[in-house]
Amino acid sequence: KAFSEQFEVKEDLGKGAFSIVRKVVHTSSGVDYAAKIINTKRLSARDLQKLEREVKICRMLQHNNIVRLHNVFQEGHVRYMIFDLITGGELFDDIVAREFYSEKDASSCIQQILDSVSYCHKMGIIHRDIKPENLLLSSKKPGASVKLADFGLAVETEKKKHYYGFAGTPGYLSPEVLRKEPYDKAVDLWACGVVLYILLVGYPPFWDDDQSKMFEQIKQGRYEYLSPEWDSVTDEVKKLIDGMLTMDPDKRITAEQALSHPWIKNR
Ligand SMILES: CCCCCCCNC(=O)OC[C@@H]1O[C@H](OC)[C@H](O)[C@@H](O)[C@H]1O
Repeated sequence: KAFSEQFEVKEDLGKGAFSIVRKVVHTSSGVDYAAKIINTKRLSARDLQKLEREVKICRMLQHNNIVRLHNVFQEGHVRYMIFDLITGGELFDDIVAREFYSEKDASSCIQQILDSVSYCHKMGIIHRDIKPENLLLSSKKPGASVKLADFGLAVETEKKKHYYGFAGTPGYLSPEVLRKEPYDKAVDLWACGVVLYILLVGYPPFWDDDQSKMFEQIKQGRYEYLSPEWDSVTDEVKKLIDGMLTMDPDKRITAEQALSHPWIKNR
C-alpha cells in the first residue's frame, strides 16, 4: 500500500538542505514515526546517487544508538524515508540548556556515540558528519540514550585510504580532510574528540570568526585546556581527548580502543 494510504503527516520536526523531517502517524497501529521527505524532481543525478547511497547505508545499520530506518516509499517525485521518532531533541540543544555535562554524564554520552561509531566502522561505514546536531536524545533525562542520525554524508570505506571529498562541518573537520589527503574512518574519531571537548565545557576546541584561521588551528592541532574551567576536569579524560584529537590519523585512537579507555570503562 502507498505511503498516503498508511500514514498521516503531522507537524514539522526539522529541515535539511533538500529535505524536511515531519512527524507521521501509522494510521492502523497509531505508532508515530519521523519521515524524512525529499522531492526528488529537482535533484541532480549526483544528488539522486547520494540519496540512494544514504538509503543503502541506513538499511545496513541496525543498532540501539543509531536512528532506525523502517521503510522507504516513493509517490511520484516525493520520497518518504520512515525513521524512528526520537523525542528528546538534539544533543546540541541539551548541551546549550545544561551549559555542559558532568564527567559522569559526558562519559555515558560519548560511550553510546562510540558504540554507534564502532558498529559503523565494523560495517565499513564512515559517518563523516558527527556533531551534536546529528546526535538525538531518546528523552530529556540525564543518561538518556543517544542516537546517531543523518547518514546523508556517510560513505562506504574502500580497501585502502581514499579521498572521498571535502565534506563535513567546518569545526569538526579533521586535519587530513583539510589537507585534502586520502582519509578513512579515523575522521569520525577526530569529530568524537571535538564532541567530547564540547560536552565537558560547552564550547569547541577549534574556533575563529575567520574560518581559514580556524582551519589553520585544526591543521596544527592547536587547542588547549583553558583555566579555570578545565582545572576541575580530570587528566584521564584530557588524555582520551588528546587520543582523539591526534593529528596523525594512523596514531589516532580507534573507537574500539576508546571504548576500553579507563575514563569510559570504569564509569
Ligand atoms: C535528517 C536525516 C535523518 C532523519 C532522522 C529522523 C530521526 N527521527 C527523529 O525523530 O528526528 C527528529 C528531528 O529530526 C531532525 O534531526 C534529524 C531535527 O533536526 C531534530 O531536531 C529532530 O527533532
